[in-house]
Amino acid sequence: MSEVQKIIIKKPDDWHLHLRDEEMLKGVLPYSSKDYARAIIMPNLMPPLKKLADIIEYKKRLLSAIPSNDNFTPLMTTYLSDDTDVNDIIHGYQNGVLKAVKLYPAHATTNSAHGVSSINNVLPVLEAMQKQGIPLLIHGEVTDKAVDVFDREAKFIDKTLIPLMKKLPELKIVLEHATTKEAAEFVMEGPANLAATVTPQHILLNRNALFQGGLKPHNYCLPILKRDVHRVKLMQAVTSGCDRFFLGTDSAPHEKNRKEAACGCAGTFNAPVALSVYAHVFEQANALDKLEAFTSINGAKFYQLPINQDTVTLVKKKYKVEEVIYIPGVGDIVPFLAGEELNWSVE
Ligand SMILES: NC(=O)N[C@@H](CC(=O)O)C(=O)O
Ligand SMILES: [Zn+2]
Ligand SMILES: [Zn+2]
Repeated sequence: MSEVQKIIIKKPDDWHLHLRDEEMLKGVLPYSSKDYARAIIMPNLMPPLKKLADIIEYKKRLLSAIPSNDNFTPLMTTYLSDDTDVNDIIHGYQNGVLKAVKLYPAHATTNSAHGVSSINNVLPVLEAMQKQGIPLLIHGEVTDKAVDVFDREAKFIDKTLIPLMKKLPELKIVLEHATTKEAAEFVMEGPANLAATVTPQHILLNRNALFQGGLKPHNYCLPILKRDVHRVKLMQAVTSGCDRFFLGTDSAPHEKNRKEAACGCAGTFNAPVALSVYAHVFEQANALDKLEAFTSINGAKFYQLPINQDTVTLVKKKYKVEEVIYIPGVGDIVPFLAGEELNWSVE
């Protein structure tokens, strides 16, 4: 069989994206609006987006940062905390402003200090969400310092997710940025109301990439990269035909100096390369025929949104990733796979 040189797919959506605010937002948003029709926007700003009024204002700033030739719809989320007002959420969902609610266990990741300290504190909110059909998006890692950082996702499934699903079996849940075989298997075998997003880095790399030839801060994100067995299992899951896995880049820009530091930030700015990387790994897995479902169909179905009519064309044409991207008012950002050659280009 001759090698595929070109694929045309329905325009993808990014179901997990950090766009930040102000100058950073203006600098990074065009990398997403170029390749994606819609994105679920994460609410972990400083301070976090908890009030409907603030989310409406933030959405306006997002809309005004979209280049005039791009068609891009930000889908807004709110940051769940111990003091969340359930009426605000229901109101926001019913009038179409909110698409989902994000749960960060307190201190699990970047800007999560105001997250939920115990699921029990938010159970009434989650019950109301179950009733309304509002999706709960989860950063699924336990925060117990005694738990090895590589085990925190698997532990979260046992200690928090399974009990939660027993209490609220109808709650729509997305396990964000799944990174382990435990997560892949749990979602694959799970019910129709449980899904997962998968990032490009977690299906391209294993944890060796953190240490290859020296410490590599630009491959540091949370949940942290895992052993290769996990990457392989995730790859099998996303190409298995299970329609509850979908694209979520978790593109999370941080300024270069804050990554290359004694205490470096977690997060990978992968928006400029994500589609190319997904195409590459699906090709490696002989599963290019499954790419479109993952990038452009499964997520829309889960969120009960229409499938995009526009298309994007991916061509097998090598290009070199920029070493650094300068963002006025912010400084340099090092994109994921900076300086490396990729095989697929977005036309
Ligand atoms: N993934 C990351 O490593 N970082 C994200 C937060 C998150 O998604 O957990 C960020 O906001 O920088
Ligand atoms: Zn996260
Ligand atoms: Zn994220």
